[in-house]
Amino acid sequence: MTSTMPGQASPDGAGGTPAIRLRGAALSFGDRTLWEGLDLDIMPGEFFAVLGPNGSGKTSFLKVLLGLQPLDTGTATIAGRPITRGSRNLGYIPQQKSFPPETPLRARDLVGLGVDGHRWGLRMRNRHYDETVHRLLRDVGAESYADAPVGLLSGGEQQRLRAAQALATDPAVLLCDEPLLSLDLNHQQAVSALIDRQRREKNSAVVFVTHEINPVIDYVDRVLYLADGRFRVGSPAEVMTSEVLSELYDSPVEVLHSNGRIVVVGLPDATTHHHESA
Ligand SMILES: Nc1ncnc2c1ncn2[C@@H]1O[C@H](COP(=O)(O)OP(=O)(O)OP(=O)(O)O)[C@@H](O)[C@H]1O
Repeated sequence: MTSTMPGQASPDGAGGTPAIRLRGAALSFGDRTLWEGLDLDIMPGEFFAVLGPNGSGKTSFLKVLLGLQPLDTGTATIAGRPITRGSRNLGYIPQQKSFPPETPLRARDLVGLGVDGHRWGLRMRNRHYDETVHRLLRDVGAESYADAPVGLLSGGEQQRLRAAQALATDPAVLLCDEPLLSLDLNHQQAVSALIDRQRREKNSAVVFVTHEINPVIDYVDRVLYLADGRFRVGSPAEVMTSEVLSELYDSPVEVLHSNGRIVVVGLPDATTHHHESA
């Protein structure tokens, strides 16, 4: 069973080409359906959060947009065109994995790959390259470790470099998979503000996968909430309610509001992680 808020296809019914469009999208693994009948337009400049418990399909949703995971049925386009892998239109902050200690890259080289990594052969590193890398390192507060080998940096320091790298091309669509994991509160705020600035100043559409909406609650325009093969799309005020989440989880869930934060009480444990036995 799936459900959406009325009129969810586009946030304000505005015209123009959506940054991302899904029509009749469905994805299953074995007899487990992650979602079906998903119709969605994400507009340029929109901050779109994807929420849901472990295993509900958040990363799989990003993989579809990255061209790494075909849909079972339906279509997906980016800027009106079919999705291709490795597009310069896409920036991607992957779910965190540490670089091995011996990785032969300095922090500034990693960010630099976002600037010119698409070019083969001899790289002409000019002033534009140097200035862009410097600006990106500064934006994520990484100047002090710019020359350190990436494999020796902490998880949070590495994550800030990934954010800088993903922003290097001013992508039309910025896909973020739990980008705030292992960041302290200051850097959570710095990185989420940076992502917000990207969509405001450059009109990038942001798709932001997260377990926790509160760090970005002030930025989020709409939410896709996935749970147990069901979904809801709408503004945080429409989706983050006791009624909607209880229906999605098929179990009583209470949503409390406190000082602008959302507290969800009574989430069932691992509701969606019933792997089919092989
Ligand atoms: N290629 C695949 N083949 C089979 N099953 C898969 C594949 N990719 C994902 N799955 C399954 O689909 C479900 C959704 O996985 P996904 O990684 O999208 O969840 P998620 O919501 O991102 O979870 P988490 O919050 O734990 O990161 C999981 O049960 C996973 O095991």
